[in-house]
Amino acid sequence: MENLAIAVKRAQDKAAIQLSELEEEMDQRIQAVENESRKDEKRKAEEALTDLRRQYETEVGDLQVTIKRLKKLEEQSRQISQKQDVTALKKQIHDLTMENQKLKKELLEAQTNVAFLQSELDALKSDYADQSLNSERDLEIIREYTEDRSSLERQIEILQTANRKLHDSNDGLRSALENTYSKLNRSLRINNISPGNTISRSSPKFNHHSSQPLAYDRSFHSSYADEDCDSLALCDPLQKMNYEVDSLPESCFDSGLSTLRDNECDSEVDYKHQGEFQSLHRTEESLGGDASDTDVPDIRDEEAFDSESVASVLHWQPQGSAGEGGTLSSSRKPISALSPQTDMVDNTSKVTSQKAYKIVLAGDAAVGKSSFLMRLCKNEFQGNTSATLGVDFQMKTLIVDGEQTVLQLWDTAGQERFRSIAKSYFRKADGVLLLYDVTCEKSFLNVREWVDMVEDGTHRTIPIMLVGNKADLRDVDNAEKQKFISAYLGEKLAMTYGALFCETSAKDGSNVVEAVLHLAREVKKRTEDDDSRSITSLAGSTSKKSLQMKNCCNG
Ligand SMILES: Nc1nc2c(ncn2[C@@H]2O[C@H](COP(=O)(O)OP(=O)(O)OP(=O)(O)O)[C@@H](O)[C@H]2O)c(=O)[nH]1
Repeated sequence: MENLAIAVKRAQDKAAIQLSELEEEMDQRIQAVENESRKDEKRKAEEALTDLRRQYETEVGDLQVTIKRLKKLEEQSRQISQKQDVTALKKQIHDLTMENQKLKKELLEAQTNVAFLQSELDALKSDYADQSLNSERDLEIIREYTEDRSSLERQIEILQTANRKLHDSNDGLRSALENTYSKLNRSLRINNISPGNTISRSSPKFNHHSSQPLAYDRSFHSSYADEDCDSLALCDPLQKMNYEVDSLPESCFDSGLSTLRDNECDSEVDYKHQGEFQSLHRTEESLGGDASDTDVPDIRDEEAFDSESVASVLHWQPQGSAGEGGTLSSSRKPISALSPQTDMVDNTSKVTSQKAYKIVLAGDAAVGKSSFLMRLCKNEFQGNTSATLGVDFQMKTLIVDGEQTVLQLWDTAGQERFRSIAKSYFRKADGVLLLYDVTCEKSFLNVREWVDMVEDGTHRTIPIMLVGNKADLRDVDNAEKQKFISAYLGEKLAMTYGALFCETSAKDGSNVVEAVLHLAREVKKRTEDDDSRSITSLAGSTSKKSLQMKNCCNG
């Protein structure tokens, strides 16, 4: 057993030795195989690597050759294109430069043309402006002329009516006279009076009557009134006239476009035909007889023409008026308010070359416009004046602020029916003397209406002097407890309209000249301001034009 165990042990040891030898051999063989395969792989890899390297090197060589070729080509192409471009560009640049120059030239020409056209346009514009201004002015003048013409026509119509009535009256009177003479002759013949005593048409006695305005001979009327009742009935207005003629002032400087009136506020209703007759008579006195006193020189504007044409319409010559005027002038008494030596200058020669400021007297009927004007120009007062028909005018020269100033004073009729005529005179007026009667509330209340009329009639704001006339009546003992318009109220109203104010009395002459002087001063100031403004605007437009011309030339 022991042997067996020893033999097994021995066999085990021997198997172990053999196993380890086999293991060793296996390891060696594996290692050898591994080495071999590694070597093989390495060799293979090296071979592949060498192949790849070779391939890469070949490709790189190829690429390098290609690059070189490309570079060469590129260089070649670049050289070629550069040469072509430069010439083409140069050509293009040249063309463009030429075109640019051409365009510049054209632009310059166009600019010059534009400048020329601009200047022509400016010239045309200024021409157009001038022409439109001229045409506007012409239109204005035409309109003024038309209005003046229509107002003149209205006046002429009034005068013609008056003239017609006058002729009718004359005819009536003449026939009445003739009837009277024939009756007288007949009665003389019946009474066996010798023909030598008959009053013939050519006898001095008859001439004496005929040399006087027949209608005015009150004694004549009274002596034959009874006999001539029937014949005088033909000229009814004349009968009334015969009575009223006596109450007429001998000489009145009024235009004579006037009618007799009561001393009431508004005597409009009292307008009678005979008044027109008398007014014609007095117009002749005013336009003819007053020339020495009122400085009616050659008036250049249309108002002057107005009065001339009015005068020319009045062909009827009343006889004996010159003589009457003469007696009246001797009875003039200057009052303190009017001192011709200091305040007023009647200088005809100078007047003609001076601007005459147009002052219009306005206000209700019978407020004393004509009396005011008479006081101012003639230093007279007539207690019983007649209503103005249409308009009357006077010239007066005053020293305003040491300067000789000519005033053209237009006395408008206050009666309602002459309003349109009065209104047409406001248009050219430089100032307005707006009168009311301090004893007549209605005339004061109507001031508003007059101011509206002035504003309607004028295109610009003109100075207005609100005058409360007949202030002397306040001092008189007032038996009838008459209501007066206070100076405070007048002043307040004037302030509302931005007008000047003063209270006057044409009767005693207080404040008459002062009022006119004050207004004249304002009118002068306003006119001078307007003139300087128009000169400035003219100068402004001229310099603007020259500047435009300059700019145009520079541009
Ligand atoms: N007491 C007094 N009476 C005056 C004054 N002014 C005018 N009168 C009288 O008032 C009346 C009317 O005067 P006019 O001068 O004719 O009035 P008018 O405003 O011209 O009237 P129209 O021509 O109808 O617009 C006349 O009887 C004048 O004598 C004055 O200051 N005092």
